[in-house]
Amino acid sequence: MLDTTTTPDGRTIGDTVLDLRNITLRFGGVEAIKDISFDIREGEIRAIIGPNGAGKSSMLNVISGFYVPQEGEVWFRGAPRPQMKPYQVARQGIARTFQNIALFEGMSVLDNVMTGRLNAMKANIFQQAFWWGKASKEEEANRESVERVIDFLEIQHIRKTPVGRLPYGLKKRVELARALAAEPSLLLLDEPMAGMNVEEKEDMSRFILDVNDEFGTTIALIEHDMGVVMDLSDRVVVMDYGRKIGDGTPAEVRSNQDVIDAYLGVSHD
Ligand SMILES: Nc1ncnc2c1ncn2[C@@H]1O[C@H](COP(=O)(O)OP(=O)(O)OP(=O)(O)O)[C@@H](O)[C@H]1O
Repeated sequence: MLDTTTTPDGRTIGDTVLDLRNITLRFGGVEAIKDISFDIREGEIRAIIGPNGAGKSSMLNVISGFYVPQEGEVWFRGAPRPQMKPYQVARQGIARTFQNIALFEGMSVLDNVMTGRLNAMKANIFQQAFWWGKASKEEEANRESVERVIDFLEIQHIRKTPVGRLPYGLKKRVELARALAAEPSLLLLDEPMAGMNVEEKEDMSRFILDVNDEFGTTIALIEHDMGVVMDLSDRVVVMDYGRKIGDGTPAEVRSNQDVIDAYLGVSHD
């Protein structure tokens, strides 16, 4: 059933893309995620917040297939997702960035962004080696997609620069570019603004909003900066000690007493 809402700024949020149902994830004796359920809907920007160690990165890793929960189900576009390897999840149109930048420092910006296309390539190694039919057409499509992203994120001027020489904020933008090159329908961002100064945060916020707006990409992000979270997100999930303690619009979450207590360090039993 189509269930759409329009946000105050005129964007449309539609059907459920991803539905996490009663997810529990354990590492030995540690329960990193305890029976958590929430959904992510088409076209929205969904934040996952919570104090350190709350289980946010673990949750993103469940969504991207890096971790397999002991209990619960991940539903993707209306069907339960069988256990999958991360590359299979990526092929379904889910891309991610990492908390600590994971780029090839010695390679140029362009080459790094090209690696985001690897999953989209269908020609086999033999065809690629001899530059036959499918491989050359694919290469053209890859170039086009990569150039579009490079233009969009305004990194043309550094396309030949080795990533290792870039300042931190630009590296984060290149990481976003690499994820976007895969043309994901769902983009997962693990602390996209961590370590950034105010200006860099403003730039990154603008790019995230533009990606969502222009490409219609659904975005789930983990972020510690509350100002950023409240400005960017349509809905926010709040985690604390592996549990979900809040879920709703930024205004709802801000006035939720459990959330206020968690951020003030009041203990829960
Ligand atoms: N690979 C792992 N092995 C063992 N324990 C882990 C592993 N990954 C996470 N944990 C534990 O699971 C819990 C949740 O960690 P997680 O990194 O998901 O939290 P987080 O909310 O992302 O924290 P932060 O904001 O500090 O990044 C913590 O107690 C952590 O020590």
